[in-house]
Amino acid sequence: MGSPMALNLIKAGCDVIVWNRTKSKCDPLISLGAKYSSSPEEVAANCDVTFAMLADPESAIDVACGKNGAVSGMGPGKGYVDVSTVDVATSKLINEHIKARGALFLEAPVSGSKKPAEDGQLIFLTAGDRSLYELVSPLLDILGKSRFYLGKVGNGAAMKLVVNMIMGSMMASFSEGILLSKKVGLDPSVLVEVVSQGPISAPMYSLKGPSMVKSQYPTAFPLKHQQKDLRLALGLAESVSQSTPIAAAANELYKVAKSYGLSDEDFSAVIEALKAKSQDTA
Ligand SMILES: NC(=O)C1=CN([C@@H]2O[C@H](COP(=O)(O)OP(=O)(O)OC[C@H]3O[C@@H](n4cnc5c(N)ncnc54)[C@H](OP(=O)(O)O)[C@@H]3O)[C@@H](O)[C@H]2O)C=CC1
Ligand SMILES: O=CC(=O)O
Repeated sequence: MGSPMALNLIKAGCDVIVWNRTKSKCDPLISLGAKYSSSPEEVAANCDVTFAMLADPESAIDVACGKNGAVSGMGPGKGYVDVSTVDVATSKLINEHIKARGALFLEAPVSGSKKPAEDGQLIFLTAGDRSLYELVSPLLDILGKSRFYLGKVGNGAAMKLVVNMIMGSMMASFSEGILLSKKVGLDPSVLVEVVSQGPISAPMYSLKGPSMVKSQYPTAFPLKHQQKDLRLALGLAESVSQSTPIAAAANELYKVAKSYGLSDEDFSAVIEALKAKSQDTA
């Protein structure tokens, strides 16, 4: 996600400095005009605004607050925009560290996948310093098609987790439908078509259904990240004693899929967990 977002900033004429743990992944961006810094600290020291797109809470904290982390390069007049999908506590922790340096913080997780990132069609779910939100809005408009400002730090993370909790459950349910249709002798491709034309249609079903029927899962949103988001959403629900039995059941399926080595496949590969289950009990 970070690569296509950085690429869109470069294409729009922004002065971009990049860092990634695996440096080779920066090479295409460098060849297109980005500069490279050797640590998150150096990026933050050299930029007015630093965007972070990390895998999970652990990496988001490490890259911001760890040794040679971005926090060390922050100071008054600078801003840190974390677009990773993390939990509320992580976002608040990073905010505190950034604030301690006299800089501004905005959490801005994105809804949308690899293709929307490439096409500059992401949806930003932002919260935190309003002045930083105003400052980076022109950049968010390069990267996305819409942006929401949701108030205090944590609200953006919470909104993103609720959205992805719904998405994970929808995909698990769709998977059950595909397999059930096949088992009762229907053509699952026709099911996908019927769903796409009716009241439960969703771009996600139309996009991923045809390849799921063929047992193909080209990665847009890695399954391990969907499971991470369900796990974090369940923690969020727990924190306010909200019952989420559907999401809890879906989370179990993604865990099974991970145990089958499908972590880096697209999250639609969750269907394989159900197939394996059917075979086990056959
Ligand atoms: N893919 C999607 O469709 C969407 C993803 N998201 C969210 O965006 C974030 C990124 O997703 P995506 O790009 O797909 O994930 P990837 O797994 O492709 O990329 C993860 C990034 O995090 C870095 N990273 C992981 N662990 C560490 C660590 N310990 N220290 C430093 N860097 C680390 C990786 O570096 P390295 O290259 O060295 O491994 C890589 O740059 C996730 O939070 C995800 O939930 C949100 C919306 C859509
Ligand atoms: O977080 C994933 C997405 O597709 O949005």
